[in-house]
Amino acid sequence: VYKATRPTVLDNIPGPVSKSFLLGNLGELMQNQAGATEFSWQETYGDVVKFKASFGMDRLLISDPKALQHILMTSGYRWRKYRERKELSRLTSGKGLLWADGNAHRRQRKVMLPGFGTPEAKNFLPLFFSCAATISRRWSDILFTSDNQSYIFNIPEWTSRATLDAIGQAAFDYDFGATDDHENELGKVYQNMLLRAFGSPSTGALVTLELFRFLPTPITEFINDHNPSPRLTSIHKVTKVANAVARELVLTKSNALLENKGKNDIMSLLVKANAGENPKAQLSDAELISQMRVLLLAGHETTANSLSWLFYELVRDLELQKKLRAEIRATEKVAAARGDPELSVRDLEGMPLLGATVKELLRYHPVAIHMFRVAHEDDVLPLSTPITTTTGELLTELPVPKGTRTVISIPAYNRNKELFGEDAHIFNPYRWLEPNHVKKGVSLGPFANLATFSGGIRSCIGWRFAVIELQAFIVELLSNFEFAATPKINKIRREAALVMVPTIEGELEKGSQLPLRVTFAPKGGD
Ligand code: HEM
Repeated sequence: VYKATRPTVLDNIPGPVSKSFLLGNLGELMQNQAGATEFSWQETYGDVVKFKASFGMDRLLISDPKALQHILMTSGYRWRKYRERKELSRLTSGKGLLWADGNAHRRQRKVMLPGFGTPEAKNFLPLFFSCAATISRRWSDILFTSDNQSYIFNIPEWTSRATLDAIGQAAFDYDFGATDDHENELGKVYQNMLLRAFGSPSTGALVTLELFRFLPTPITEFINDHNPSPRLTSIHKVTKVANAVARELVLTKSNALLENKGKNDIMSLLVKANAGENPKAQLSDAELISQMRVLLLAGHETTANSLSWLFYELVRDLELQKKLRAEIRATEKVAAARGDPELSVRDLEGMPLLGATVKELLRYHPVAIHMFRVAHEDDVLPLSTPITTTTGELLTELPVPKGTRTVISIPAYNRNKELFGEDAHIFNPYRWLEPNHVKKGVSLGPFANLATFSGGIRSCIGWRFAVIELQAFIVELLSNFEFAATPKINKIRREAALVMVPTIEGELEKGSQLPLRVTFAPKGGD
């Protein structure tokens, strides 16, 4: 109560009026469609917005480029994840990289990094093409036996299966067989996992999460490990199945390394890097097991949902779909004339419209929505745009006391009009091809200076992997198929379930949905 009511420097920062003492403005932020509330706050109050969390506590929603650069990069380890949010990471992926902070994070990340360089990501291109080709084969079989060779596929179901297969093989040399319907138990429990556990959070769930910050960590862990609510039960099941498989895989990889038969999947590289570390810095077996769950969590639904959002845009802009296909086909022709059955990374890099579309996809539909950071020391946030306080004072930087809690809005940063142009709220890949449409701005994210993959010391370790994977799937599927909207396209909702998932208004219980009509793309000229 003292903390909530004492005067602070944040009192005069503009922001919306609290809706209730119990939830503040959290309902608007967390229960509305992903991004919707923050876009309207950004328009009204700017890139730093003070809002209320539960019990009258202040919180800052931040999308200001310089402030983000400071929190994520310059001052990275002085801004930590919230304790209760770390607890969600523990539940979904154990005490691995997504959970760790400070020195533990530094140590874990060092061992993980060798698996995620540019050459490693590029080496996976043939594997991604092969996973995409499995969808093509399955879809072709279905289309051949369908009326007019046309069928409505629920796109996220397929992108989720194919990206699960891709991460399984690339990260662990493990075959989920999800696209081919040979699903094993691990594959099944990971489908729609985030939506089941975190989709449409109730008011009770949001308040409970806020209350967890006041409890000692062992107590929250105990409660969550024994709570029989359906949402938590589904997570407990994933944990049990995933830990069993991960334990076996770590053992297999360690034995293979001893026999000098190590492979090139990420987990083998991780086990190898770990063996080469000095014993104090080495990851324990439990930590190695957690990293596998981290990769499954961070590397699967992120890419799957990004891909689904791309097809959502391509059926709303058929001209773009056509132009992209033409670019892909022309490049495939050149590769075939060279005698290459498949495109290389260089071919992908030589396709300007594909590159621009992937950038725009990741700008406009950043599937990770928020990051939560609390100041571990008093700090001063630099600002790109000064704040005019409610008392009329102009602040060019914002002093924040230790304990200040911020919510970083990835969608709001990615719609910054100063950086991305006045049309930032429109999906327009061509902005990336026009000189001076996108401004340089302060350096932030590793890809196209977007916030989509975060930035700095905790930036997404798998971003290269994700970009190449997205390109491979787009090339394969667009080259072979045409996509068209169905009447449900106008009811698609950007559901916030830790990641942004397409669902249909009023049909949340059916899980992730984006039904699109698929036909064979005509061969030859476009
Ligand atoms: C479009 C796809 C992806 C997006 C948008 C994305 C986004 C992000 C974001 C925003 C973070 C920071 C989270 C935070 O600090 O709270 C992150 C971290 C991470 N990502 Fe990704 N990611 C994607 C794909 C991948 C892939 C394919 C992998 C692995 C193969 C991966 C592995 C990780 C890991 C291990 C972390 C934790 C890094 C750390 O804390 O040091 N991600 N990702």
